Amino acid sequence: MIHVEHLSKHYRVHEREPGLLASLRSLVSRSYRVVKAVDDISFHIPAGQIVGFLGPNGAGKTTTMKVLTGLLHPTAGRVEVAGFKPQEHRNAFKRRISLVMGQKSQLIWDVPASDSFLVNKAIYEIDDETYRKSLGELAELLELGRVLHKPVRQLSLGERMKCELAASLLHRPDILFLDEPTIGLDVQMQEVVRRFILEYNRSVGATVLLTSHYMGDVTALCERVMVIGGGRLLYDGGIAELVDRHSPRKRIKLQLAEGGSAEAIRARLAREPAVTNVMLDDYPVALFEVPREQVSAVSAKLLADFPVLDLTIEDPSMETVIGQAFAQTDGAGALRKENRQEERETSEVGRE
Ligand SMILES: Nc1ncnc2c1ncn2[C@@H]1O[C@H](COP(=O)(O)OP(=O)(O)OP(=O)(O)O)[C@@H](O)[C@H]1O
Repeated sequence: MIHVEHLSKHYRVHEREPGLLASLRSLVSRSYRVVKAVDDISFHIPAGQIVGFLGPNGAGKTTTMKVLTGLLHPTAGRVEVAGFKPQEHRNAFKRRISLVMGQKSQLIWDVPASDSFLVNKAIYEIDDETYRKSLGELAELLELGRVLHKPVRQLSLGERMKCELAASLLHRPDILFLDEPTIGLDVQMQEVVRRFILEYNRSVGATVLLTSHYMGDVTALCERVMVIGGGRLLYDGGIAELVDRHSPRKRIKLQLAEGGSAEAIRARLAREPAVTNVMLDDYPVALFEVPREQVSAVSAKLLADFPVLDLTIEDPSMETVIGQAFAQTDGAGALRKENRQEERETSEVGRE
């Protein structure tokens, strides 16, 4: 459904020293720097898959999405989405896709969202029957109700985000690019938006590429993640494999019965060479890390030696895993791809 081969997008940025003299000098001689926002990435996303697109600020996620939706021309490489070249801006292509940016609003501020919906109805040439049906379904799924008829400026962030989603999906696109769709929302509203994305994915069979800084979004929605850093694709594969590869240790939490002492458990843990990062600040809760393969052996020994009320074994947070993925990547941004497909010749299609 989405095919990207050796995509690069470089920006040419005008550079100028501070000060009046430098301003005057820049009128006659300008110097430029090239920013490699996206630097030779390749991936394929089959129809119906939800893929998380992760990376730190400035990694190149939004730039990639803009190229995939035709807002930017690639500098180099080949991009095909639903059989279309996005940069050709075909109407048939626009009807298949939607780009939702959590940080940008497409709704008109002073009028109700329902009025903005009518604008989209006209832009996408949605017939009355389809519009009524689509709006009815989206309003029900997102519990829009009276929210639709209030001026957008009076809506809470969560209410506005729900209206943004509805406005973007009225034309029933089957390829969604969601750039931080839950940004700034409270935990409950994040959950509503996640449920909605899953529901839409299932009912329409939609393909979804999603960026988010909230790992809850990624773990709830995506079986596959792509990690990008410095414009390079660093990882493409399953979440579980990412965790295995970049975080080979598990965290064990022991709730001990009252009566013992922190020193006793500290001394006992010190006899286990595999145990690291021991924390006893909240004793009788003891926290420590163990290599994955030794979790059951170490747990069994501790259960035999101490009166344990509860034992939990946790994977590290996704934030920790992603942080480690970056730390373990060589400076050139080595491509670590689980499902790398055969590379093909690419042609230069870009223009700056
Ligand atoms: N129009 C532009 N002109 C010059 N440089 C740009 C432009 N847009 C983006 N960049 C640069 O390209 C790089 C990638 O930016 P991009 O917005 O794609 O990152 P991102 O991964 O989406 O980051 P974030 O998580 O902060 O949204 C950054 O270094 C950014 O400063």
